[in-house]
Amino acid sequence: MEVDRVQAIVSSSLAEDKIPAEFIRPEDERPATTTFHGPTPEIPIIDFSDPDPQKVIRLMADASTEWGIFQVVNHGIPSHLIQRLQLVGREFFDLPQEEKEVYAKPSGAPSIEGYGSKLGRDVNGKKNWADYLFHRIWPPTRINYQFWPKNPPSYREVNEEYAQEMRKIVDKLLGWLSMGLGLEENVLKQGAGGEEIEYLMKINYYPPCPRPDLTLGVPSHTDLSAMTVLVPNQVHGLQVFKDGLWIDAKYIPGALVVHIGDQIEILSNGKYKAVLHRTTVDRERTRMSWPVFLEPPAEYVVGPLPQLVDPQHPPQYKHKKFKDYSYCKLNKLPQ
Ligand SMILES: O=C(O)CCC(=O)C(=O)O
Ligand SMILES: [Fe+2]
Repeated sequence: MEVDRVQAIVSSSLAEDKIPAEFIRPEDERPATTTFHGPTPEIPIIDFSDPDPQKVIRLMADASTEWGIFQVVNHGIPSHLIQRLQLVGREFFDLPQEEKEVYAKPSGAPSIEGYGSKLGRDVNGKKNWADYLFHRIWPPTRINYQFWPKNPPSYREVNEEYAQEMRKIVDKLLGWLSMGLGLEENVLKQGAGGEEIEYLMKINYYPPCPRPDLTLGVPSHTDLSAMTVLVPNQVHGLQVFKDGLWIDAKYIPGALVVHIGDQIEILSNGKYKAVLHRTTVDRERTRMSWPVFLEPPAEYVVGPLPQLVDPQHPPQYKHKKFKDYSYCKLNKLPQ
């Protein structure tokens, strides 16, 4: 096998309390030394069943300004659909290794779709304690079904259903976030690509780790996307950076975790903040998460919305094609 999947490393050769050196983070990144334990404010929780839409809009805008992340409860996506999504994802990762490799991300391909273990080594050359599967789920013209597992057989149907639910909730979220900026409902969605917005499903698979104090599932980052809508399993691990501290996100069964990504930060001219976050792993249990990244099409130009720019509020960001922004970010070049 060309690449060592973390799942395969774990199931073969790990001693009781040892992990390979390439997973060991420097001291200043380790969860054991950097996680804040103590009373901290909690990530805002937004209740979509609240009868007062103006209040919901204000709470979402405040959360996006102060945190760049919030959790949504009573969002209307049927819980049995979320459970089925999680089941088919787990079933895929439970397949024999060679069956998963059929979907491996082609090496050297510019595309990010497929089964893989790392998007690229980061600056200090450390590996993530995670494997993943990545594929588009919307729009239909952009879907590459070769990256959708054929096994379990219901994988496709469940993901197609989930894509439809995502479209509804994303329209609602973007509409209200737009109104929270004092703009018409459709402005933010248009700014991020309108009907061309691409929905990318990622499944993160974080196997149990004998030394969760030394490593990270995903190191600290903001999402490249406009917005990310995620459901985790019950194993906690998401942390967000707030006022100089790394704090744990609370697991709320059935909630959607909404991350503001770079493109909304840019469109809002910095009013909404892309959240800095990372994930830790667990000693005994497998953590999984299902983020859906909402991305503008490659050629789409994103920049501060003209309605939010005036002499008192000069543009904080350049206008850029999404593909150029991604290229700079992934290659750690200045924007
Ligand atoms: O697993 C999580 O909760 C977050 C994963 C994440 O940040 C990512 O895949 O971009
Ligand atoms: Fe992320």
